[in-house]
Amino acid sequence: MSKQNMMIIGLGLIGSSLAVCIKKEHPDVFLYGWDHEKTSKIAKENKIVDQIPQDFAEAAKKSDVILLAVPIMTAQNYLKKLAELPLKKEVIITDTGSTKQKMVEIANFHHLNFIGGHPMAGSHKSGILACDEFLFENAYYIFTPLYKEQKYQVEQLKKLFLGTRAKYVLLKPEEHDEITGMLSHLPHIIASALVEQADFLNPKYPRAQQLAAGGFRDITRIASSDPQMWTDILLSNRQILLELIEKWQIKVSEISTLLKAGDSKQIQQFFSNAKSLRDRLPIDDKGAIPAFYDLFVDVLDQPGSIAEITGLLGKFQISLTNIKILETREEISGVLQLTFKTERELQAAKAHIEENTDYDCRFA
Ligand SMILES: NC(=O)c1ccc[n+]([C@@H]2O[C@H](COP(=O)([O-])OP(=O)(O)OC[C@H]3O[C@@H](n4cnc5c(N)ncnc54)[C@H](O)[C@@H]3O)[C@@H](O)[C@H]2O)c1
Ligand SMILES: O=C(O)C(=O)C[C@]1(C(=O)O)C=C[C@@H](O)C=C1
Repeated sequence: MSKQNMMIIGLGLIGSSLAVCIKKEHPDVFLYGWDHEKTSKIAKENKIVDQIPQDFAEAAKKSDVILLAVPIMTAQNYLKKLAELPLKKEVIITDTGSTKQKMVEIANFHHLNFIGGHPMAGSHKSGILACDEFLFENAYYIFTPLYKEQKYQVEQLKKLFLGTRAKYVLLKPEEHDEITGMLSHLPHIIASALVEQADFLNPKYPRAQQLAAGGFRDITRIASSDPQMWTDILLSNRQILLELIEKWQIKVSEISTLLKAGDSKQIQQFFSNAKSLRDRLPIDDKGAIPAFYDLFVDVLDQPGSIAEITGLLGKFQISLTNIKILETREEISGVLQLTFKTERELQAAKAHIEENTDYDCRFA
């Protein structure tokens, strides 16, 4: 891909991570970046983009591809702004937003050559400092073209995003919103509601928070995500989410009925059905629900060993997603469960721990 100009609007977690992936695979693509001053400065200083233009319109007019990686309502406003500019005739406009129907509708209304995009990988972290060139590795990258004639342009985008090492999927916008509504948006609502519900414990039992173990932490990690981004997601997928919340309420009241009746057989059936469905989720890719890679380390002295291992991972710049102590009795050997986001980090962590300590590592 040579001598193309591309403009990335929004250089946060997704925009900056995509910029790095694009530059890695296509050093010839000239990247304009557009964001607020502080983020733009970081992007330029770290060579994440080639130029922060003085004039938005001038850069947009010179671009062959324009990528919107800002919160959804902001992206909708940019679409309207772009529609007023004399852009290149062949320009492709795409986005990364978590919902697709409304964006496609607005782009269509303004006769923009728009192909909705959505990398199904992310984090509860946001902003340019969370930039991660491996974020999309093995994840699905969804495109939602409206017209058959856009086939060639979808192929161009696939080539452009090759450095993500993601797997591409084509969906209709409405299919996309229903699937992500169930697999991403409803879980975020539930995670945040759980955190809020648990808050009543704090005044009653001041140390309760310290007792939140793996289960609560695992299921509520995503409640730490950016509030503005999630407000936009909910409001742009309102109808689908209202239906899903209604179904969720029915599901919860079914469980409440079983509990009231003390129906152990049905309660066990409920858990065993859920277990077999969860166990069947693909684990070899991130899918809609990211896979996590666990490493189990047999250690002796707990406090000292945790510091030693986290220090070692920090030294080799390996990010931990979670750390759990599985056995904590004093002076008795215990097990640390270290969770990573990628297979690459898992393997690197194992190699460094084995090389630099006497601890044994295993994958299960
Ligand atoms: N975070 C995720 O897990 C994830 C995953 C896939 C897709 N998405 C979608 O991608 C988009 C970006 O998400 P993110 O996680 O990168 O968010 P982010 O908050 O990390 O980044 C958004 C960036 O947009 C910038 N921005 C905000 N308003 C702007 C404006 N008016 N002009 C220019 N820049 C502006 C912000 O300064 C920030 O740098 C969202 O639409 C989100 O729905 C997020
Ligand atoms: O892993 C996380 O923290 C995410 O929330 C990522 C996640 C998701 O729900 O799977 C969030 C929103 C995006 O649209 C895509 C991916």
